[in-house]
Amino acid sequence: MKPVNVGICGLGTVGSGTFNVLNRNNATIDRRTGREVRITHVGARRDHPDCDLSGVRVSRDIFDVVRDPDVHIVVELIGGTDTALELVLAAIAEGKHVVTANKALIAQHGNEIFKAAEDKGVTVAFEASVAGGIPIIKALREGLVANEIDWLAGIINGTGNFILTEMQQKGRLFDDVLKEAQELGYAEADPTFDVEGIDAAHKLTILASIAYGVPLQFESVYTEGISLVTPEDVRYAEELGYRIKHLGIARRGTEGVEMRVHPTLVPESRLLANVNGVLNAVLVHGDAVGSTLYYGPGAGAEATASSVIADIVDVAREVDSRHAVPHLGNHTWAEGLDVVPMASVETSYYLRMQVTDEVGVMARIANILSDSGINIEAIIQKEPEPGDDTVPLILLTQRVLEREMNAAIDELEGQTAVIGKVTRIRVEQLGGE
Ligand SMILES: NC(=O)C1=CN([C@@H]2O[C@H](COP(=O)(O)OP(=O)(O)OC[C@H]3O[C@@H](n4cnc5c(N)ncnc54)[C@H](O)[C@@H]3O)[C@@H](O)[C@H]2O)C=CC1
Ligand SMILES: N[C@@H](CC=O)C(=O)O
Ligand code: NA
Repeated sequence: MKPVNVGICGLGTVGSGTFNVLNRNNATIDRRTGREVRITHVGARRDHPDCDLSGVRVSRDIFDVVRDPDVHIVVELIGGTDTALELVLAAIAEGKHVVTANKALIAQHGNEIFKAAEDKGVTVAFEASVAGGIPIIKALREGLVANEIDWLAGIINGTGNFILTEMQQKGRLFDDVLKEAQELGYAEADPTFDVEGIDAAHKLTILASIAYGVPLQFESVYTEGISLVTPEDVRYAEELGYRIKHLGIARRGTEGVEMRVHPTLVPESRLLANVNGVLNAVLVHGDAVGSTLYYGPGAGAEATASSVIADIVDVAREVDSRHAVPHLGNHTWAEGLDVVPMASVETSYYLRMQVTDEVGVMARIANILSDSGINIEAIIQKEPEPGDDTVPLILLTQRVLEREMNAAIDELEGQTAVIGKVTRIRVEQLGGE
C-alpha cells in the first residue's frame, strides 16, 4: 500500500513530542497501521532543539503544509482559535484529513469544522484534545457505544490538578506551582485557561457532545476555576473526610444535560480523590457497563503525542476507504435534549464563613438554612485565635437545588454576624465507582 504522508504544523511541546515518537517507534507504528506512515513536511516558525529535521521538508509558513499535494494528513498543533481555524478549514478545503490536539478550537468552532469535513468527506480527529494521553474519546465513541451515559465526571486539566496536589501535599504556593507547570510544558499558552477552568470547560464541551449527542456549546458550560480555593478550604475538607478536586461533570437528568466545571469536594476514599499531580482521570457511568475509569497523564509532550499518533494511525488505516467510526459532525443530534441551567442543579455543599464569636449565632445560621429547606450534614466550629472575636464556621449540607442555596447564601451574607463572603464548594459523592 502507498505510504501515508503526514504534515505537522507547530513544533512546540506537542509537535516536537509527536515528531519524535512517530520517528522513534516508526517500525512498530507502520506494522500496526499496515502501511508506512511518515512525516514528510513540518511547518514551524523555527526548528526545535530536540528534533532532527534532516530529510523532512520544512516551511516557515504553515499554510505551505496545507498546500503540499503530497501531504494526506495535516496535524494542527499550533494552538489558539484564529490561525488554527483558518488552517484546519483550509486543509479540509484541500480534501485533507486533519488531526488536532486543540480543544479550544473544537469546543468553539467544532460544529463548523465537522460540517465542512462532512461535506468534503474527510475526517477531523481530536483524541489529544481531551485528557492528553488517555484514549477517552475512543472509549466513549467506540468502547461504550452500547450505553446510555448516566453521568461522567473527570479531572481533565493537568495543570490545575498539579497545582491543587502540590498545595494539598506540600503546602506550596499557587503561583510557584503554576510557574513549574509552565516550565514543564503542561500549561496553556495563556495559563488563565487552566486556572479559571476554561480549558476544562472546553474539554467537557467535547465529552458532553459525544456522550449525549448535543451540539458543541462551550458557552453553556457553568465554569468556575481553582483560583479561589484556599489552603484553609483544603484543610477543612480533609477534616471532613474529603479532598478538593477540580471536576468537569456532565449528567443526564429529567430536565436535560448538566454541564459544569468547578472545584468539588470528593470523599477521600473515591479513586478520583486520589488522582494526583498532572494525572487526569475520567469516571464514566454507563447504564449497561456501570462505572468505568480512565486514568493517565493529562498533559506533556510525549503523553499527548501518544494520542495524536493514535489519531494519525486511525486516519491512515482509512485513507483510501470510508472511515469506520463516524466523526463527531456525523451525529444526528439527540432531539429535545436541553442544557440544564445551573440554578436547577442539585448537589450538596461545603460552606465556610467567618462569624462573630457570640452566643446564638450558630442557631441563627442553622435556622436560616433549615427555613430554606437545607439540612446540615456536619459542622466544624473552631475556637477563636487569641485577640480575634470572629471564628470560622464550616458546614456540610445535604443535597439542595443551587437556586435555593443561592438564596440562602444571600441571606447569610446579609447577617451582621457573618463577616464578608460565604465560600461555597459543591460536593459530589460519585457513588457507583
Ligand atoms: N502541552 C500539552 O501538554 C498539551 C497541549 N494540548 C494542545 O496542543 C496544542 C499545542 O500545545 P503546545 O504544544 O503545548 O503549545 P506550544 O506553545 O508549546 O507549541 C505551539 C507551537 O506552534 C507554533 N506556532 C504557533 N502559531 C504558529 C504559526 N502561525 N506558524 C508557525 N508556527 C506557529 C509556536 O511557535 C509553538 O512552537 C494546543 O492546542 C494545546 O491546547 C493538548 C493536550 C496537552
Ligand atoms: N493545559 C492542559 C494541557 C492538556 O490538555 C492541561 O494542563 O491539562
Ligand atoms: Na485523549
